[in-house]
Amino acid sequence: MTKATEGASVTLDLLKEKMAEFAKERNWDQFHSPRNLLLALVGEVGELSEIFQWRGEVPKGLPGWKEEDKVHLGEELSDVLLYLVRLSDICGIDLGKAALRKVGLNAIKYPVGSKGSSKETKQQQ
Ligand SMILES: Nc1ccn([C@H]2C[C@H](O)[C@@H](COP(=O)(O)OP(=O)(O)OP(=O)(O)O)O2)c(=O)n1
Repeated sequence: MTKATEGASVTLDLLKEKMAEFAKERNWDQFHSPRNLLLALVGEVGELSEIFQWRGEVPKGLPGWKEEDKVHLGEELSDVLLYLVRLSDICGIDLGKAALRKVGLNAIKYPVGSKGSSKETKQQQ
């Protein structure tokens, strides 16, 4: 298995490099502007939503789903991730670093055992 096919060792940096290479080889850098990438990302989120649309609540692990539907789900999740990684790169944002920082901020905002006052926390109680 090559580095790119080992799912467990995939990093955001590797995906960033793969997307940059993909765009460069096709001379598509010109199209990968922040706005275009954001719209492409939102479009892929729509495609992802379509998979869940009208199914009702879906149990964790997707029991009973056809293999082809799971493969399709993986593809749409990947499109969202890839455009997000590319958008971050084009904007000069270190996504891994930013996400880790945000995890830290979330922990401060929602301390363990606390009953926060935000809408989200109320819904989880
Ligand atoms: N200008 C483009 C076009 C595509 N891609 C890459 C990123 C996504 O991972 C994937 C998106 O390809 P499509 O637009 O063909 O979308 P789908 O794969 O979802 O196909 P479809 O919309 O036909 O289901 O290809 C890209 O980087 N830049």
